[in-house]
Amino acid sequence: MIQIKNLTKRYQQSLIIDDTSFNFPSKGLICLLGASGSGKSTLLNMIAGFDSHYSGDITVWGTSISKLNADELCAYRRDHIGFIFQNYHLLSGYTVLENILLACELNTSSEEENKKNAIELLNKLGLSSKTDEKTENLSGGQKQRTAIARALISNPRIVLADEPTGALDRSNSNEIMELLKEISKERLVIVITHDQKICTFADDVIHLDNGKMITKENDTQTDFTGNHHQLSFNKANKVSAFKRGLKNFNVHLTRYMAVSLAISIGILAFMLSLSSGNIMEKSISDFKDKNTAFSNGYIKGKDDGTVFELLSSDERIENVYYQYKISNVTLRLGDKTEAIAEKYPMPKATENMSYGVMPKAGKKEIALSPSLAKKFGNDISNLLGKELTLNHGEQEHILTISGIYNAGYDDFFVSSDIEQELYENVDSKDRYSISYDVTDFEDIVSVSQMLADKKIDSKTSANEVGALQSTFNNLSRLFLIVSILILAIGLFISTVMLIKLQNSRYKELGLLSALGFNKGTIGKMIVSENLLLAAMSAIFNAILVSCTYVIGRILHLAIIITPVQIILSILSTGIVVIVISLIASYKLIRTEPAVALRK
Ligand SMILES: Nc1ncnc2c1ncn2[C@@H]1O[C@H](COP(=O)(O)OP(=O)(O)OP(=O)(O)O)[C@@H](O)[C@H]1O
Repeated sequence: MIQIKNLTKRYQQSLIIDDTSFNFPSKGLICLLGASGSGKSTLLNMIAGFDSHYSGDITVWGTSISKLNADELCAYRRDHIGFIFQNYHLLSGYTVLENILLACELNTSSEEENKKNAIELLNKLGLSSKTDEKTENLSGGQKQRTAIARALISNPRIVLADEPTGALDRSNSNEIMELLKEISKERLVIVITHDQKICTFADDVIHLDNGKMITKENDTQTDFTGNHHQLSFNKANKVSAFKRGLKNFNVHLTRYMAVSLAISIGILAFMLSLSSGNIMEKSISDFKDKNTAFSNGYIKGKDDGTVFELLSSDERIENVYYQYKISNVTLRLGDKTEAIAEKYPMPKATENMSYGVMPKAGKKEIALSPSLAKKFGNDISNLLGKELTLNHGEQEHILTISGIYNAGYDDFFVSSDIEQELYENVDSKDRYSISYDVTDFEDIVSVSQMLADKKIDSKTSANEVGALQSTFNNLSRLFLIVSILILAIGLFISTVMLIKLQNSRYKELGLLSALGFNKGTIGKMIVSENLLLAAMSAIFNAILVSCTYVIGRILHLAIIITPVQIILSILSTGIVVIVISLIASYKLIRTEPAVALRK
């Protein structure tokens, strides 16, 4: 029934099968004997339709399988071939029954019918008590019987066994061979072996020697009739690749969970590093609240207009005005009045506050030095928030005391808009100093540097701001490096774990292919698993982000996680996992079944 004509197979320059011809009968047990590397598995793979790259022809019931396409070859294996492997190739994590049912998933019989047939077969093979046992818990002999049951469940006309007793002891080997002998009464069974003793079970022994198939006439007791069959294919049952992917995902759940966690933690760490930008913003705003004059600059000295012009034309600077010495200022709080004969402009940003804050523009505020404050009350901290009346010439301003600053002499600051009003009536028009504000916090240091470069001495909080910025920048760089490292380690571990997991699945892929699953279905199954992994990782990430958020709130940590960051974190976890898993499974999906079986 199988006719091999002038078959030649080469791997690169090596000639493995050398223009050999042979007719296999329709029934009987044929042993294929030969030295290691003589080409036995190669021949079996060609008969099974795993490998079509050869010259010559293999005809099965009058149909040349050499001319079938990949999908037809899958159908050929599904409907006519039962495969038995030396190392059983049972899927661990699956029960005995599930392993057997895998082989009839593609046939059109109902699930009930397949189950009934599988249980009958298991009874016949003495495995009825192991039906629901996970295959990893079986003995070698039981595993091979399960593999035989799987090969027989679709009632194939040809059974191909690649060293089925290679991993068994003598007594188990004999039992298995008796079983194969029994089933060969109704079909052709080709068994690869190195073991001469196994050949005693055979109806015919083929020696593969120097690429030729040689048989001794004496060995031939087989029936060469039965060529009346036609090679036809049944309609395949449509299997749900997603369902199969889901089942596999469940089986490999622990490893998939570890991968998901590694990636989620890596991305969470990375996201937290980005959120350190938020921590910085919060600290800067705290600094600004405490140092309300942080953006002010003060340049003492007469100016011919050059410095004023320079400051006014700089986009980073606003609120530039000349300051003057003023005289005859009186301050009144309740029944106490204090007269200040002369008041000189002073730098604001470099003053340290004892209580409260410096006056803000537009707020009608005043800050006093401690010695001046004491003149209005012994407990100077109590003065904060109280209203004080300032008179200067015709002007009267009612101001709120916003703070007390650490100067050793009688002095005060008022909100800059009030200050400018005070200069409207000054007698002397001698410019004493210039006051300006830097619009953006980030520019304070660079503006000071620019003025220093031009030899203009400016009193600002640039030193404090610079120190703060450099601490933040260093911290943020450190955060970023640590987070990138955590992310890289997470991605590396996950990629290695995924590649290892996928590498361990070549045999599974070869097995599915031997059972007739085509490449498209296998590919979809693996992609489904990858999508499930991505979904699981995204869920883990969402849980981790939420926990971090809640813990941050409970412990009042300065972690600021925005909704956009949460969405980005979850999305990027999903995308990263899809990309990594597709890379990890790329080779697996593209591997030819014959190559997958050899791995
Ligand atoms: N995909 C491949 N690419 C290159 N060479 C290959 C490939 N597959 C098999 N070979 C080579 O073909 C030769 C025959 O291999 P094959 O596995 O068929 O031998 P075998 O008789 O089954 O050996 P063993 O009894 O040790 O399993 C070996 O030399 C092997 O290295």
